[in-house]
Amino acid sequence: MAAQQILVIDEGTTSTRAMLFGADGKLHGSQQEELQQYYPAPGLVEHNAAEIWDKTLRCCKKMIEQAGGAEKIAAIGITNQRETIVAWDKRTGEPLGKAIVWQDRRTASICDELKAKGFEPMVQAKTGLLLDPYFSGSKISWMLKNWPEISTAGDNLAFGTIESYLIYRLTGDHHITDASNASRTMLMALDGDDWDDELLGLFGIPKKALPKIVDCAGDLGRTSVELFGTPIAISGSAGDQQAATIGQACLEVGQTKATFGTGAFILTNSGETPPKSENRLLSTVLFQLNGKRIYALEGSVFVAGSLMQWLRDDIGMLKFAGESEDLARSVDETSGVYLVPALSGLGAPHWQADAKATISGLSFSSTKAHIVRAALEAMAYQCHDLKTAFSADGTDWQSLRIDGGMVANDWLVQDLADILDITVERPEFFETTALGTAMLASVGCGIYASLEEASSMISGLEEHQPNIESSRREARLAGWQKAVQSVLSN
Ligand SMILES: Nc1ncnc2c1ncn2[C@@H]1O[C@H](COP(=O)(O)OP(=O)(O)O)[C@@H](O)[C@H]1O
Ligand SMILES: O=P(O)(O)OC[C@H](O)CO
Repeated sequence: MAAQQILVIDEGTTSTRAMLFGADGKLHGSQQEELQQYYPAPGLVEHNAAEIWDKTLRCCKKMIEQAGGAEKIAAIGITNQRETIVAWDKRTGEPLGKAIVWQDRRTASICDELKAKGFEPMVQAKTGLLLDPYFSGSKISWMLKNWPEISTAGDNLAFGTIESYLIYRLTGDHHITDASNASRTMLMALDGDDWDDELLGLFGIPKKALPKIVDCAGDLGRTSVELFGTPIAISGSAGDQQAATIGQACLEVGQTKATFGTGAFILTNSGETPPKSENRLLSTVLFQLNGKRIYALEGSVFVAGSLMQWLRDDIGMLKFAGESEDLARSVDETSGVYLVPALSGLGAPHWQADAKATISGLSFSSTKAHIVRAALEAMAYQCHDLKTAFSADGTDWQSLRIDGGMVANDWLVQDLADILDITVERPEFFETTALGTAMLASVGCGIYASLEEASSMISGLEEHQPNIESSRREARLAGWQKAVQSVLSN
């Protein structure tokens, strides 16, 4: 069993983690380092890819030491914050400029211009995405126009999402990206094996700077010998939301998961045909194995746990994120206070890059507890808006499997069940993103023959049932709709 350990690199928006799993899905160890967030101006969010690499390497080395050496690791799986884009020099692997993070809104004007010229229907039909600064294409375009170290790099220039960068650094020369991550760039058609020439032309991006698109599991390269002594096979790779969908065993059409990390992302397995949304949801690659793709319908909410971090670090209302639970319980209701967390615009289903957050319904009797409770309530409301959009697209959630750092908050979990009016299922082991990646890597290195077999790695679920009067639910939702409408420009 020892030689069958899987090392997972989970590169979230806020932290780098390396985790060691047994082939039975048991967690053997975990190492985590926080990532510095750079906010150079309103709406701009950057990361330092060199810091990401250094911290990843350090966390991996600690886990490999704990495992008893690189020869005890059967394979590495990588999962990552998606859309965030980095440019680097192919000769050294050193980043060129900062990475532009998925939350960054600097390319809103590029997207607006393309929308005004009527390109959105073509982009949506090909990629399943909407013309929003969230995706990588406009970020690459902006980097090429504004950062001379990138525009002058010529044949040495490489672009990639974070997993692509880490694979390049780990192997020293493999410039690849898996299809789930590629589907978030806006540069690949959902049914295309390669980058789409029309989309590359639209954003002015040279194909030679982009990685090769590959499967999410299989032979994805080996680590350079100088890193860990013995080379380790890399055999799994997927965007973090896709990995969580796998780790929640949503392997059948219609099964749905919601992850509450920095943002909240809800994905429903749509099977072998890309879903077509009429309600501003996204169509995306869930995974690709042996060249065959499985797709998902996605609702992306930009602000979830980051709201707790903002209340803690910038507003000083919380000492730690978990304190929000005690504060929410300390009052019976918000007394009419609503918080619309449009701190980096609004994602699905509204897609308004310039929307601004509001706190409404305040009076002298409002306290910190009301505001914090309103912040937590906003999670269930945002999810409810997506439930309505999914339903209008023909996908009714029978139940919802939840995960991510925020679901440690029991009050939030019950509020989700109450507002969504369905059974909410929380796994005993919350780290489903890492677990799904371990499942992919296990399949990729041959420990299991399929994801269905690998789902024996998954632990049990705990169910939460709705427990609220429907009149109260309706009244709360009506108040939310008013609050949300007030931040929308039309
Ligand atoms: N008990 C809690 N209540 C509310 N939010 C929490 C709680 N614990 C953690 N969080 C939030 O969860 C987020 C971390 O979740 P995680 O899944 O690790 O994020 P990511 O993968 O995006 O970096 C943080 O934004 C944090 O504020
Ligand atoms: O950092 P997370 O886990 O909230 O994930 C970020 C998403 O991948 C962005 O699309």
